[in-house]
Amino acid sequence: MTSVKLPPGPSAPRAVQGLYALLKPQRGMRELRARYGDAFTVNVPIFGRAVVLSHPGEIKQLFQTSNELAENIEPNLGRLLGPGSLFALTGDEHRKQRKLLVPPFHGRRLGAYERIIEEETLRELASWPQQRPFATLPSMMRITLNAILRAVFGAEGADLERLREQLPRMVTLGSRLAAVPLPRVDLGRWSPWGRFWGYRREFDAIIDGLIAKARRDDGLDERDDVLALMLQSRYDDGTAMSDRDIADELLTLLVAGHETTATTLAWAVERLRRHPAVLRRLVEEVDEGGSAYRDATITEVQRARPVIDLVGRQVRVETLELGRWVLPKGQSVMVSIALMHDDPALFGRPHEFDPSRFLDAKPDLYQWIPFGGGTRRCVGAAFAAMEMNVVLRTMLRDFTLLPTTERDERWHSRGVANAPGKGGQAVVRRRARVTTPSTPATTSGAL
Ligand code: HEM
Repeated sequence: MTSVKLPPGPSAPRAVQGLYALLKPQRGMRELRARYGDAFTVNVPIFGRAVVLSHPGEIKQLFQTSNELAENIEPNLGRLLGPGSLFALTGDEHRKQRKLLVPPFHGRRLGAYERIIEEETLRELASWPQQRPFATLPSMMRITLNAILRAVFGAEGADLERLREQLPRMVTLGSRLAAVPLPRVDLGRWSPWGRFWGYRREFDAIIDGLIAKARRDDGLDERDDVLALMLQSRYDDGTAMSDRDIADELLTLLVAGHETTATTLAWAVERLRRHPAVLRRLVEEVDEGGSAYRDATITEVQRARPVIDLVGRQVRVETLELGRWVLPKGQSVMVSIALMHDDPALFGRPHEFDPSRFLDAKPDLYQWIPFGGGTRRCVGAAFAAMEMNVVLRTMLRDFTLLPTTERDERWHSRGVANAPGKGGQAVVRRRARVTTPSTPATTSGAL
């Protein structure tokens, strides 16, 4: 057996390293890379001893490693989202479930969701104040929540209202609990976990109603929402997804897709206001009906401000040789998205916000990794790209976003995603309506 060889790292006790990671998440990682290089080992609460990688070759190898050798790290997400969630499933079960979930998020389907997203954006923009600063993140959260509830859950009318009201409470609490270990004893229904299970029961009841309604719907096979597609899809052995798995998967799609997309959009506002030349060029392009520069800008926002810091895997075999290292069974391996995106060897002048770096060249999907990679890569990546494209297009068409010379907004962790500290603050003026040639949002973007 090859002997274990881990990258070097700090020797401070776990609690101290945990506190350091909590207080200085971004800077701390950069300091560790400066001291130890592009792979180091940390020891932090929840994950324990973890290898952090930012070496492109080693990350590519990890993403290409089969599920049998290295699997997802699943701290609490499975408990929060249910055993049928893609995040909780491993091996064949994961492969089987993912096969049913990929088609609804690709190709022709996405065009059908564009109208919903534009409607939700217009509805939200109608309430934007003019000529005074306000945080755009709450608006972006409502747009992405409503977009998923309609496009993915197929919810309308009273069901949509109930979910709109119920889900933000449950998701906010769940997002905080994702980093908290499940207590060994039941602390009752008023404890945070107790309250979470209460919300989950309410959620399940609403979803049961939606599923029952969809089953009675004579036009089910003409519907485009993901719930309708899941109900009609079949595994290779001809069986259908169970109602419980559908509920777990809907919640997974919402949790994975709502805050991540909203925080990226809030970062887009934050970046654009600080780069007036980029903003001007985007507005010109919107008025002319194009979208190539907008695609490149979204790609650059995701490079410069990846809302998820790390994706993790866990070694499942006795030892796994990965580049320079030999990792033992059970070893947690984290891919640092932020460090990779910050590497001058991969992205020249990484601290400059420059969409043109992606204008004529699509990014290498093993180096530009805001959506992770390999068998676990985000299933909603194309949906998110299309959604961000439509929201930005609508916003720039209807509003003038005023530039600012204020300092960059700082990173603020919201549990699942990192948001701009002031919520992507904007100052806007409504534009006189220009007639824009109608072009569909490109769904290819970087994907
Ligand atoms: C800008 C928006 C988004 C970002 C930055 C993002 C990022 C990510 C990341 C980093 C992962 C983990 C990948 C890995 O472990 O390699 C992931 C997984 C996932 N995402 Fe996204 N995501 C976004 C939007 C969405 C949307 C809109 C949906 C669906 C509606 C979605 C559904 C999922 C699902 C289901 C997984 C689990 C995949 C699996 O385990 O097989 N995401 N996402």
